[in-house]
Amino acid sequence: MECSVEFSKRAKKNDVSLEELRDRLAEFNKVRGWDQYHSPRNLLLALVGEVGELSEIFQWKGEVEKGLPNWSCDDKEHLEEEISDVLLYLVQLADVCGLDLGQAALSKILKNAQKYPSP
Ligand SMILES: Nc1ccn([C@H]2C[C@H](O)[C@@H](COP(=O)(O)OP(=O)(O)OP(=O)(O)O)O2)c(=O)n1
Repeated sequence: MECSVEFSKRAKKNDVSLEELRDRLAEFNKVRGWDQYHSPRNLLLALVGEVGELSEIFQWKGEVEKGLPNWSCDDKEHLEEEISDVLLYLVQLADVCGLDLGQAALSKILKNAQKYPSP
């Protein structure tokens, strides 16, 4: 089935940095006066809630093939939305905690490589 949105191509159009997401979210929240609600704890709870919504998409589907070849366009679009919600709350959580998420994640990959050396 052809989806109106071509998922794989759209993803390659341009690279989106974590910094850009952080800045756009900060602006989005500022104009709405939402900073007052975005404490670390509230953002963590929102993140966990969105992880639950993401899990629901896979719930009862059984094992899913990589690339989701048998999923409908609607299901893929729903997945895009929920997986984005998880990322957007994670980016905001890191921001209000004063962390550089990109650098922290890179450092963690290096630590993982030391802990689990390649055979
Ligand atoms: N106080 C808020 C409320 C929303 N959002 C942003 C982050 C998420 O990307 C999205 C979450 O919005 P909803 O709470 O409306 O959740 P859903 O989009 O999942 O809608 P629904 O739960 O109805 O499926 O909006 C935010 O940053 N801060």
